[in-house]
Amino acid sequence: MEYIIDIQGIKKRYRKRKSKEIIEAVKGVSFKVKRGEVVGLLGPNGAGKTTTIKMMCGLLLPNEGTIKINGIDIGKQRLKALRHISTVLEGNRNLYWRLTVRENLEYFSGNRGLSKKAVSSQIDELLERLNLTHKANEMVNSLSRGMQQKVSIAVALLSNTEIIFLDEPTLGLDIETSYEVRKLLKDIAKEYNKTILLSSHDMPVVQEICERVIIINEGRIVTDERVSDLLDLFDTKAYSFTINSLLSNKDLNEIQKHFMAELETNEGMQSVLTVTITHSEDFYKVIEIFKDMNIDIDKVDRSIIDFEQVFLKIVKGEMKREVAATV
Ligand SMILES: Nc1ncnc2c1ncn2[C@@H]1O[C@H](COP(=O)(O)OP(=O)(O)OP(=O)(O)O)[C@@H](O)[C@H]1O
Repeated sequence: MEYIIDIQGIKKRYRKRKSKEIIEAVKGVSFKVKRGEVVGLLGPNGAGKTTTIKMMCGLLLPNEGTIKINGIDIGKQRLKALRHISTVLEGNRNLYWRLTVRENLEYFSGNRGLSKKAVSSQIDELLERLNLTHKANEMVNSLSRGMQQKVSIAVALLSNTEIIFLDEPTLGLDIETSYEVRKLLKDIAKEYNKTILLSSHDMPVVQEICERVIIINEGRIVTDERVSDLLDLFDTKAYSFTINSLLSNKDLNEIQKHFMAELETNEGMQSVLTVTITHSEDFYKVIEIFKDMNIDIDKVDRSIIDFEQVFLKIVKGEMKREVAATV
């Protein structure tokens, strides 16, 4: 099958300006995306999501690995590959702040070789669709963050590319606007049949918009699965973390201070630890705790708890009823 996005083993290192220390922000990421798929890149702060997106849209060169867009290698034919992509970066950096909404849309359409006349009705239609008609002649810098975000999305739609990358599309938006932008993205994905890849550390955003989610942690993919499967995973609320070291008793005790955790195996080069949590957000807290301890996670799996185990845990008082009820 021909994949519209094909990423193989990309790595990115940064050198810190002051200390000259080298940080490997992305440590060998590979995945493929089918045409029309809506994929979320999820992960805690500093996981490497933005760096990955920046490499995919040609703003940064990977130190290693290949990125193919529609079969075209970005490293070899950058401009040709980029013709298939629109990017909505966090902070709406792709807009001209001193131009009006309409001027921005006209400018970016012109940039893509379309005449003003040809796009004018398209622009009207989009402004209407995004509920921005009344703001068409206002300068972008006078708009709210949410409206600016919608203008950025309109620019991406006007450029008529098959792929749209969105970096943190709802960051900093109030609840109502965040809801509106989420709904808009969901409708767009369906109506315009776009391939969408969005980064976020907001679980509900990914859950609502995406079919598939890739979770990145410390520069590596730890989970890549369908959102429906992930929801089941959040339902069971137990995860099995495979880590690239042997877990000391001290570290285990530290984790057990925060969560119910059981060491499944602790031999060879890796340990497997099952952690039970009561809220989906706690998933990140577990990752953060590992990070603080400098423990490298190799993968995260859903841990199936059978009824007998649940029963025993309840009897021993290890598991709250709330958790048991959802298993
Ligand atoms: N230009 C840079 N120079 C040095 N280090 C950088 C640079 N950009 C990112 N980093 C570092 O690379 C790592 C990954 O950053 P990145 O912005 O890709 O993560 P992220 O998952 O998008 O995080 P967030 O959710 O906080 O935006 C972090 O440790 C970050 O400090």
